[in-house]
Amino acid sequence: MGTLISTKKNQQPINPAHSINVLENQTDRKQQYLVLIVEDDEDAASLYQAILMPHYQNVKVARNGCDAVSTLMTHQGPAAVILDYQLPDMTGIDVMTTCRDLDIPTACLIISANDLSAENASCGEIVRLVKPLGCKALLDWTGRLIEKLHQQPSHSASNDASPEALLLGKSKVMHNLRRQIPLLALSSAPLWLHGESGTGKELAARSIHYCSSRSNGPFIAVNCAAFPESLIESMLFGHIKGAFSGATRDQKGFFEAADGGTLFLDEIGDMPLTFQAKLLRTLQTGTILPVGSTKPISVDCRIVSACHRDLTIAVNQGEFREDLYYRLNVLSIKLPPLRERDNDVVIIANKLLSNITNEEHTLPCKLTNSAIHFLKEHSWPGNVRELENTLRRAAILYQGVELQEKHLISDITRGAYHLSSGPDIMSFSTSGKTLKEIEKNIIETTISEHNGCIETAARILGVAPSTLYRKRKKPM
Ligand SMILES: Nc1ncnc2c1ncn2[C@@H]1O[C@H](COP(=O)(O)OP(=O)(O)OP(=O)(O)O)[C@@H](O)[C@H]1O
Repeated sequence: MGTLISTKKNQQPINPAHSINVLENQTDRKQQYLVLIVEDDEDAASLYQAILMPHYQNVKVARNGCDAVSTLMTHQGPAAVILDYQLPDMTGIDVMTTCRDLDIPTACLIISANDLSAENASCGEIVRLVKPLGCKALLDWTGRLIEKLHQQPSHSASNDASPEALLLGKSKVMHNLRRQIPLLALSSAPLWLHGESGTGKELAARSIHYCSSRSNGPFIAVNCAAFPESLIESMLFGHIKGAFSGATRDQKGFFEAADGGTLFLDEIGDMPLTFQAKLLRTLQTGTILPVGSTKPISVDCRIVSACHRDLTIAVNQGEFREDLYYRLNVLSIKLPPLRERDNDVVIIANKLLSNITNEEHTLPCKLTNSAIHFLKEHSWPGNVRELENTLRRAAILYQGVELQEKHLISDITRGAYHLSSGPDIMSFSTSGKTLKEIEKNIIETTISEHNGCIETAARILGVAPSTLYRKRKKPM
């Protein structure tokens, strides 16, 4: 038995044998994280793999962006990702942004021989390095990414996925919603979640999954708006080797990855019409057809879908198939907007604030009366997500112990009052322009009016940030 050493007064005594175990466990855990090399140059990829394999237990290679995203989605755990900037089907930044939009826990590094300091890589790091990387540089950078992953608090967060633990709030509507969740979990029929952006649709989907008999299977959330039209079929159904240039091996899609579990299709209203017919067929037959294949594969996953806008409008405008809408909408629940949930905003804010100060390692802080007054008065058009972002921003920038109203006011919370003034579309001429050009102009004007902040622009235009990323990428 190891000696017990007491270091400081009031501290728990430390057992050295135990602390060695903890250290060993941490080292083991670090070695087990997925390290994904995304590189289309075969020689460079093999070299990196050979260097990393003696140090990490799970090293994989993806040869293009589509492969990389599928690998990360199906892995379902934290991953250190080393990306080449220029990939055959997209850029490293596209992969990084997609991972962020899909909430895949990653630490990313993009390597480029060119100076890309002007690129916006808010969710990772871009370094200027000459390829192929040497042994020391590769190990150092990978070590840094792994350390970053290890510091991310979400991986050590509690596993309690009960409706009570996930969906906070004491209002009657939330109480009713939590009561319905175990009942909805008894069925495998398609479930439709509707409600404004940020009301907790994905959280509700997760909670239903964990209450169901599928809870030991995977829960896969896919943001349909995050993929270009040309990739969505292969991302969802997978593809076979040689199906298109860059398809160097068979690749499973999200349907197969979710087999035995739940597939959450978010922002389904953004799914291209051409693909909607194929999705309808899958719902009717329970099979998928990977791109390039003629052999249908049976899949067993519960489909939960959601969209922040009213899909009946899209159906009336011919943008969404009516038959698919009814197939997806067998069961449905509505997530109410935060402003209709009595005093929940304060209850949720207190809980979120304590999580945020833990995650950000800032001083524990509490809400003053002026802050509570602001929380109750604000209309929260971005719902709980806006509340969470507002509190995180305040906790990081303020670093004090008492949050007041002034700390909560920002471009985003102010955005609600700006709605009526919105982007000044009359300041540019629309004559002779196509609808697409006018839309692009509105998007770019709103983004530049808000100092390049895509989240704020998305909030003001009433769409998800991923929709703006996608629309900006689309050629005219
Ligand atoms: N009742 C709640 N209690 C605690 N946190 C919540 C609640 N509802 C939502 N959240 C948090 O708010 C954020 C947004 O939730 P979620 O992604 O589930 O919303 P959504 O409706 O799916 O949004 P979108 O339509 O934009 O995809 C998440 O961080 C989630 O954890």
